[in-house]
This record gives sequence, structure tokens and C-alpha cells, in this order.
Amino acid sequence: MSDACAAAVLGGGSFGTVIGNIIAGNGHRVSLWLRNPERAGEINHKHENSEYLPGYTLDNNLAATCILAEAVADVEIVFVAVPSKSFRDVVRDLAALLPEQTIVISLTKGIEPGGFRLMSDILREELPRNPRGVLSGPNLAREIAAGQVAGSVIASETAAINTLIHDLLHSDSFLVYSSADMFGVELGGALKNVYAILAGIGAALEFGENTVGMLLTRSLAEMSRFAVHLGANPMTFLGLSGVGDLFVTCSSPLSRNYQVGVALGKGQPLDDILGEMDQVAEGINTLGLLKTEADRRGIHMPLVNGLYAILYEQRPVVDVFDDMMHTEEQQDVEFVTH
Ligand SMILES: NC(=O)c1ccc[n+]([C@@H]2O[C@H](COP(=O)([O-])OP(=O)(O)OC[C@H]3O[C@@H](n4cnc5c(N)ncnc54)[C@H](O)[C@@H]3O)[C@@H](O)[C@H]2O)c1
Ligand SMILES: O=P(O)(O)OC[C@H](O)CO
Repeated sequence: MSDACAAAVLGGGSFGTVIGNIIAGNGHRVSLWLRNPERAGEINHKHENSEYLPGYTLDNNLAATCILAEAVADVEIVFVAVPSKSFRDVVRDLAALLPEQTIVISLTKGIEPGGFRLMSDILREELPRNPRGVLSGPNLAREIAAGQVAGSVIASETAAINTLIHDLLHSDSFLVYSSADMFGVELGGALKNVYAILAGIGAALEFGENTVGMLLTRSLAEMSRFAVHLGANPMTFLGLSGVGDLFVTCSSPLSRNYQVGVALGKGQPLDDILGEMDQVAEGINTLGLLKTEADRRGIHMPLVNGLYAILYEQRPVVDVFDDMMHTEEQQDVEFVTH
């Protein structure tokens, strides 16, 4: 563990709370910024965030506040864990508050509409002087809160930042690995959410394991093809933040994106599903942005096109899956075998 330092986590949902608590458990002072004063009071007095992670005891080193300036005062590192649609607003408010040496790390797995910007792009635009990075991997918050071993990848602009974040977060049950491919790590975390929705539909349709294996493989090939086209390192997609996260999110009922897929596969309308969810499923927004970008660049994305047709063109799920599974996928095969 590194010398004790001070960090802020912005966003008091499930993932922000878990990451803040890991850092606090490693002996560092953590301020968790959230908007709901009642929840902040509960965290400070009962050491629990019962709305998101009931029964998960929070460390004494973790203190919640609803005042952003208070949360980030005198901290060396800020982690941002709000949904992608709120990311720019939150980060913009930081501009007047952070000295330029404060490191900012995104935990968010999404894409901003209008120009296909990743969260690190938003950090570069809003906080151009601050060092930045992303943390991504197969990290279901509830499993981490239950003490299950998990791994994650820190990717940033320098090896020194990676080492610092590793030392801050690494523990016996949360293993942190390092990557220089910030773009690929971040893109993997955002893209896999779309394929988790498809996997959930497959689960609702009671696909056999052979079919699930084929769907997962084709999902990996498709998301890798897209990312490599945009400049990511293909090897990143064979690691924890690529296939690791894809596998987890496409197979766990704890994943919100997978849950959306299961409900869709059972015939529930999308608006009803989203209306009932009190947590973010980033894959829905990512789907439309991914399709637009892939179409613009002429990238072959049959699974994305199929899911889009189910959600927005009222095509029957069974027909779309039938088409998807029987489409000749020479490009996927080439990617996987070379
Ligand atoms: N939960 C996980 O297992 C997990 C793991 C890794 C990454 N992520 C990613 O982290 C991000 C957050 O996920 P989560 O699971 O914590 O979501 P969540 O839905 O559990 O919580 C999001 C929190 O952000 C808050 N929020 C929303 N808009 C805000 C704003 N403008 N200002 C301040 N707070 C705001 C919400 O009130 C909520 O408390 C997502 O992009 C998600 O993909 C989640
Ligand atoms: O619950 P989801 O679908 O947002 O997935 C959570 C994490 O990203 C899994 O790594």
C-alpha cells in the first residue's frame, strides 16, 4: 500500500461507493460526493449506502458530502463514477476547483452523444491540464461488495499514474493491472454493454450453451473490429477489460444491461423496462451511438444492427436472431483466427 493520501469519488451509486470503500479500506482518506443529503447522512452515521448496496459496511475513512468543493478540497486524485449522460456537467464543475496536478480517473463506461466522445475525451476537453486515466474491467459492484475477488485495469497517460492508482486500490480481493492502451481499455468497457443486452435476450430465449458461446465469440470479434478500426490495440480485447468484462456482463444476472436484455427477450417494451430501473444501463444509449459511428465508417456490425432493429425498428426478436446467426461472418472469422 502507498503512503496514506486523499481521494474523492464523485457519484454515490453502486460503483462509486464500492471503489471509494476499497480505497478507504486501504488506509486512505476518501470523500464521496453525492447529491442526496439523506444518503450522505446515512453513509456518515450508519456507514451504509442502503439504496445501492444494502448490508455493505463502509469504512470509517470514507465520508460523504453533497458539496463538490468540499469533496475535492486537498485531494490528489478524483474518481468520476456518474452515468455518462451526466459526466460532462460534473467534470465541467471541477474546472474551477482542481489544481492542475490533480489526477482525474474515469470509472464510467459509456459514450457521449454528438461526436462519439469517450469520457477521457471529455476530461481532455474540460480539464486539459489535469493528468487523466480510466479504470475498467469485469467489476460487478455487488460482487465486489460481497468480498469476491475481482480484477480491474488502470490505463492512463503515464506509467507513474498507473502505479499510483495500482497502489491506491490494489488489495487481496481487488487486483489492479496496468495498461498503456487507454483508448482500448475505455472502449471495451463501453462497448460490451451493448452485447450484454443481446446476451440477455438470448438467455430469455433459452439459448443453449453452444449458441451462447457462438454469440459471445461473435460479440468479441465485432467489438474488437470496431475498436481496432478506431485505433485500439487488438490485444487489449483479449484481456480483462475486453473479453473479461464482456464475459461477465454477458453472463451475470447482476448486470443491468443483461437484465434489460432478459426483459426485452420476454417481450417487455423498452420504455417500461427503463421506467422500472433505478440504476443506469449504459448499453441502451451506447447502441445508437455505436451504430451511427459504425455506419459512418462503414464497419461491418451485424449484431449491433440486429439489436438496433429489435429496439427501434420493431423487428421481432426471433427473426432478428435467426438472421444474425445465419449471416455469413467471414470478417469475424478472419479476425479471430489471425
Ligand atoms: N455498478 C457496476 O457494477 C459498475 C462497474 C463498473 C463501472 N460502472 C460504470 O460506472 C458508472 C456509474 O455506474 P453505477 O453502477 O455506480 O450507477 P448507479 O446507477 O448505481 O449510480 C449512479 C449514481 O450517479 C448519480 N448521478 C447521476 N447523475 C448525476 C449528476 N449529474 N451529478 C451527481 N450524481 C449523479 C446517481 O444519483 C447515482 O447515485 C456507469 O457508467 C457504469 O457503467 C458500473
Ligand atoms: O451492471 P452493468 O451492466 O452496468 O455492468 C456493470 C459492470 O460494467 C460490469 O463490469
